[in-house]
This record gives sequence, structure tokens and C-alpha cells, in this order.
Amino acid sequence: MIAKVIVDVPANQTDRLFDYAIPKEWEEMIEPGMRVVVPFGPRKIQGFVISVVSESEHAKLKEISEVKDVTPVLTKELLDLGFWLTEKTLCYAVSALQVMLPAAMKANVTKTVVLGNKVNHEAAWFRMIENSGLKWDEFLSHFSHKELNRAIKNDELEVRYDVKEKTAPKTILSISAALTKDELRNEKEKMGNRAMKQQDIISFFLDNDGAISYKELMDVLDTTRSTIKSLVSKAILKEEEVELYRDPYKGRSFKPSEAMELTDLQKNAISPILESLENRQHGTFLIHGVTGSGKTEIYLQSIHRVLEQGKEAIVLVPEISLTPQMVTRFKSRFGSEVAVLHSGLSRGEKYDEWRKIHRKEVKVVVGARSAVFAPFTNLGIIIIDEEHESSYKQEENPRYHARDVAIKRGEYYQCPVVLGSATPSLESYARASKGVYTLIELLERVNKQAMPEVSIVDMREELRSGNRSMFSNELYDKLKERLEKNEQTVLFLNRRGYSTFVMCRDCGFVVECPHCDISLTYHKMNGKMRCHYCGHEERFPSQCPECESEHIRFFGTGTQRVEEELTKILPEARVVRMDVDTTRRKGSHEKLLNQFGEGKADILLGTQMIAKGLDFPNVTLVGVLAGDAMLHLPDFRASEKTFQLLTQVSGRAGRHILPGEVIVQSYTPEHYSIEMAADHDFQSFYKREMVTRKQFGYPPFYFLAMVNVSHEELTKTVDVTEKITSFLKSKLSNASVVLGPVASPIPRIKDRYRYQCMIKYKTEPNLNDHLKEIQKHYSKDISRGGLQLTIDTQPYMMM
Ligand SMILES: Nc1ncnc2c1ncn2[C@@H]1O[C@H](COP(=O)(O)OP(=O)(O)OP(=O)(O)O)[C@@H](O)[C@H]1O
Ligand SMILES: [Zn+2]
Ligand SMILES: [Zn+2]
Repeated sequence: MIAKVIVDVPANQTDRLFDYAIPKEWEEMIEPGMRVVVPFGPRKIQGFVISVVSESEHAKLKEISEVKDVTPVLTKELLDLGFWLTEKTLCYAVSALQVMLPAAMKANVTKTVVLGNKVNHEAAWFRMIENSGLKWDEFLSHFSHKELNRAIKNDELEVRYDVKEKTAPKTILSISAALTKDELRNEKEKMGNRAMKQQDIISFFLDNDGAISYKELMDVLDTTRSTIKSLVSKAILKEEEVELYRDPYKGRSFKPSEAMELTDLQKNAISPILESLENRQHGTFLIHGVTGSGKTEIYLQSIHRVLEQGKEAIVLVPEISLTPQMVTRFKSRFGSEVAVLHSGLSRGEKYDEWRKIHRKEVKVVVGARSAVFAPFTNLGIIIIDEEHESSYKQEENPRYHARDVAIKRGEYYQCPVVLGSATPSLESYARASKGVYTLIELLERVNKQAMPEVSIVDMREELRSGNRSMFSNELYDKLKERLEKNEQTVLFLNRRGYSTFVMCRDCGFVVECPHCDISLTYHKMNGKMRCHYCGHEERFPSQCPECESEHIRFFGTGTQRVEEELTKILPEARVVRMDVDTTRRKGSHEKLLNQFGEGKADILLGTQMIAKGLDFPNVTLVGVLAGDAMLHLPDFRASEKTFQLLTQVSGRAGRHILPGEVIVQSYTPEHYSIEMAADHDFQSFYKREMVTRKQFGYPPFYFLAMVNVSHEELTKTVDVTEKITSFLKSKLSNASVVLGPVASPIPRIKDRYRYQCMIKYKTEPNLNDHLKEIQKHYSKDISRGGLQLTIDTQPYMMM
């Protein structure tokens, strides 16, 4: 028998099926979707079996050297999905297959440079490599890529690959009874009144079933390892390795929650979803539900129905709203049926959660983007909460959008896909308006609480009237009022585009990264300036490098500075600060939130990560310090993002009995995205923004594709982008627009220049073929490492 295998070498030349002979002893065993190790040139690499056939057109085949799995890790459905992804996102098949598996299952290939067939004693590396070879990275720290390539071509050097598994399941030595209960009773009687300690242990196994670890048994019975061992040696008990799951939620109990009686609005909203479930028919539903309208309860009750049908559910939640609060809502409703997948888990923990799904030990998975690939085989529903979030798009290969994958899987399983948001993306809302998706509206909050009152403060006015602080008078007064009334405030600072850059007050010089064209950010913690793109660090200069003035200062408003100012103007306020710095440690996110939730703080100050999902009854004021910070990003979605963010943040106030109030500070208060967010007016925003999109030819009126080129040499970068642009212009119809070559908004990162070419089109049936041709044409330049080319068929990052 022959296995057709996709090998783990992401390169143009290897992006196809290779035939391998299956050794006799494995013929029964090998199935599509299993991982194998195969010889490939001089090395051994990992691969995926795609199909098993009886004949090959090639005469002499190498044999598979190792089988890594006992059961397939990818089902037929997922294998097909992988090839669909490959077509759609123009990635290598192996990247598409790999993205569906936890990182721990990726082969860890170590590369070693060893001597080739032609020995060159003169070469500078000869002595260093002679005996055992040199690790790839080490070699390249001494010699250049060019030298390496030349030597490989001349057969003087070779690269050896070794496959190593990254994470093995964790096991623990456990004890269980080796005999039936009757036999155990017999053994115990035989002991008479000797060996009482051993009899205690036997009694324990008479009362309990299953296995228990040595440690636990020793603790419970206050006995010793040797006492237990003696029973093992008499074959009364037996030892076995039991797989242990690294459960990140271990030891925490979740109060069980009951389904709530749905409001009439919720009942209307859920009914088309339930109908789709009963009819076993796929449909995509967009729930446009204002913040606090009870969308989550609808998700929970839909899932409940799915479980009753004996099926499984996937719930996608953006990484930053995958808060302990969110997880608790699912765990307390569905208990141990729930697996959680998010980036806060260690590699091993993710692997364990994945295996629970793979072995059908859970029926619900709650997770970030990649959870859309959960290896269920009887899916009943896929839910995407906060569907507008751009984190559902993966920004590395394969550049997929979780929404597309969800719909593809929903079609396969003939099950509903539910998208939910208070601020749907323009793309989804347009599709719902056209009837491609079913629109479900939920425009009132549960219990009809009013939407919070939003007032916009013009910060230019504040400045004119002499207030130089980052708090407007109005926000200050309201903060003080909340302190007096013992109510809580959420203060939101959008740090993106608002970080602390360093500038000379005399000449206006801004300190930039020497490798990337962006300014360095000042970090108070260590007094250094740091580049957010490449990590480059510098000491804070004592004088301006340009004019030597001593008036060089940091500007902008990081959360640290806000906190400092708060303690100055409101010394009695207890502040919890949540940002990347304070939540780096595992569990700190949860701890800070609990602290706030238990009323141990008056103000929760934070970045994006506090913008959504949080639900605290005592929060009556939300302050947005810089409402327009995102508005001026070079991104056609800037207004949409601003609207979404302001709406989400405002949604944190007055969700329960106490009414809420929101203050948005802005330097451009008249911008429609700010005004309409303040009015909670999604419809008007949608209409207004659609006009702009139509006018400038952006989604959802046009499709986009983006080609990004980067190289260390500027001329090469421009030259390649130029060629690509004119190639596409010659191939595409006149109705399509090809823009470029232009420098990317960040024109240089890590010493590499960046140019782009953007394609706007309505129909281009052959676009992907043309793009593939480009990929193929430059594949040599790419594999030599000089040129980077990324093609995105659905771009979200314009930078
Ligand atoms: N039928 C119901 N009866 C009583 N309370 C409800 C009901 N449905 C939801 N709630 C409560 O209303 C609050 C808001 O609901 P939920 O969090 O589900 O809204 P949401 O639309 O998901 O909000 P957001 O988009 O802002 O996160 C929650 O505290 C929830 O427990
Ligand atoms: Zn200066
Ligand atoms: Zn840099």
C-alpha cells in the first residue's frame, strides 16, 4: 500500500503530495489524517497522510519510517477543510494542516549543519563543524546565509534535520485494584489480624472504584509507599501510568447556573436559531444586539438544545474578552463538558484541552480564533461572539478569517452559525441586509435599562480655558461624585497611537528606532526607550541627539502616567491598573478583576483589554480619555473601529439597576463615528460609513487583496513591487483597481523596507491563479531568505 503524504517543509517546491510505501506491518494501521515520519533527501521529517492508495506511478518508493499517531489527528472533514484553506488563502498545504493542531504537536525540527560529501579543509568553518556539526543558528551567527548556500550547492555542507516531539502527555503513576471486590474481600480475610495497614488499603479499594495516585492514597490513609508497594508485589493492587490533564481551572468550583427565563425579545431572537437546529439545516445568523441585551444567554440556551440533540458546540470569543467572567458563565452552565482554549494557557495545557475534545470527553469548546478548528465530528452549532473583532483574522500563514471557516464547517455539518455583536462589522451587516445572513435584532437591554447617557467633551476647549491636565473638568467632577457615592468607574485609555514617545521641546526631534520607522516608547519601569516592533532598547538621552538641547522629554499618556495623575488629583481613590505590564503574570488578570469586582477599588484603569465583556453592577461611570486615538490610523476601517470601541466601552456602564453615564474626551468631537457612538446609533453610522466605502471603493462594495513586499534593499523592494503591480495590471480587468507600488504606512521594520500593492475588485475569477503565479515566480528569491512576500486575500492590517 502507498501513502500520499504532505511533508512538513513549507516551501513552494515541496507543496505537493509525495508517495511513500507503507511497510507491511503497518498496512492495517495507517489512515488518512495521521502524522508520520518519512525520509526526505538526507533527512527525516514529519508529514501528514492524506490518502492511502494501492498504486503509485513512481517505481521506487521510500518507506515510511515512523507512525506518530494511533488514531488520526485530522478527520476527513478537517483534511478537506485544510485544502480549501490552501486554495482560499494561498498558503502551503502543510501550514493549513498544522494550524488546526495545537502547537505542541508540531514537530520540533532541529537543524544542524554538517559536512557534505566534498570535503573542503580550507573552509573557515571546517574545524568548527568537523566532528559533530554546528546548530543552524550558531552557524549563521558566524557565517552568512550566502556562504552557507554556496557551500551547500558545492556539496561541501549539508543540513541535517531531526524531528523531536515537543510535549508528551503528562502521566502519573497510579494504583488500582488488580482483583475483583470479592477476591479483595477474600485477601483481606486471609490476613486475619495481621498487617492492619495493608487491610486499610484493601478496604479503601473495596469502597472506591478506579485509580488513585500514590501521593493521594498516602495522604488519605496516612500510610507509606512501601505498604502500598507490598500489595502491588502480591498482585492484589496494580500500578499503571494514568494520563494527567493539566487543567488550568483545576481546584476552582463553578456555581451551577440555571437557564434564565428568556424575555420576549430574547425568545424572538432565539427562535430562528432553534428552528435551524430542529431542521438540521445550515444558516448564518447575525445577532445585532446592543450591549447588555442578553446575547450570551441566547448562546447558552442554543447550546443547551444542541447538547440535548447529542451534538457539539464551538464558541469563539476574542482573546481579550476571554475573561474569567466569560469562562465562568459557560463552565457554570455546562460544567465539565466545557474545554477552554486560549493563548494564556501553556503549550501543554492547550494540548491537553485539545485531547479532551479529540477523545470526545467534552462537548463544548470556548476559545479564541483557532478553536474554530476543534476536532469535533458531530457539530451542532458554531457561535462567534463580537464577530466584528479583527482578531478573528489570522495575520500569519494561513491568513484565514475564522468567520469563513465557521461557515464552511457549518455547511458541512448542516448546522447554524451564529454571529453576534453590538457593533457588527460592515461586511456582515451588509450581508445580513441583503439576506445572505439572517438578521436578528435585539435592540433593547434586558429589563429595559436605558442605554447610558454619553457626553462628549471637546478637549480643545479645555486647553483653551487653561486646563492642561488629561482629565477634563467634567470627568474630574464625575469621578469625585462617584467616590462620594461609593460607586465604581471604568477609565479607558486607548494606548495604541497614544504611547509615550520622546521628543525634544526645542527642535521637535522625535527619537525613532534605528531599524524601524516608528518612534520609540518610553518605559518608566526601567527608564529605557523601546521599539514595539523589534524590541530595540536605548537609554533615555540626557540631551537631544539633534540640537543638543537638554529639553528632551517624553510625551503622550500611558496608563502609568494616568495612574500617577489620578493619585495626585484624587489621592483617596483606590485604583486598579490593567494593561500589558500588570497582567503579564499568569492569573494576574483574574486577580485584578476580582479585586475590582469585590469592591476593593474605586477605579479600574486600563487599555483595550477592559473594553469588553466585563459586567460589574456597581459601575456607573465610564470615562474614555482619548476617544479619537484610533481615528487617524492609516486604515480604511479607522472610523468603524472607533465607533465599535466607543460603543463597547460605553456598554460597560449601568448594566444593572444603577443607571450609567459615559464621558468621551476627544480632540475631534464632531467626527461622525464619535457622535453616532454617543447616540448609540448603529443604523446611522452604518449608512454613513457605507457611503464612504462606496465612494472610495472599499469593502463591502469591493473585495481587497494585498501584496506586501519586503527586502533589506530599498531598490529591490520597490523594483519587485513595481513588477508585481504591472503584472497584475496587465492580467486583471479594467473594472479592477491595482494601487501601487507604495511604501507601507510603516515603511521599514527590522531594517527591512516595506512596500505594498493593493487590489480592489468586484469579480476576478482568476485572481488567485495570478497571485499564485507571483508566489511561484519569486519562490527562489524567497527561499534564499532575501525577499519576503506576503499575499493576503482578505487584508485587515493595513500597516
Ligand atoms: N432572560 C434574562 N433574565 C434576566 N437576566 C438576564 C436575562 N438574560 C440576560 N440577563 C442578564 O443580563 C445581563 C446582560 O446579559 P448578557 O451579558 O448576556 O448580554 P450581552 O448582550 O452578551 O452583553 P454584551 O454584548 O455587552 O457583553 C447579564 O447580567 C445577564 O445575566
Ligand atoms: Zn532638539
Ligand atoms: Zn525597531
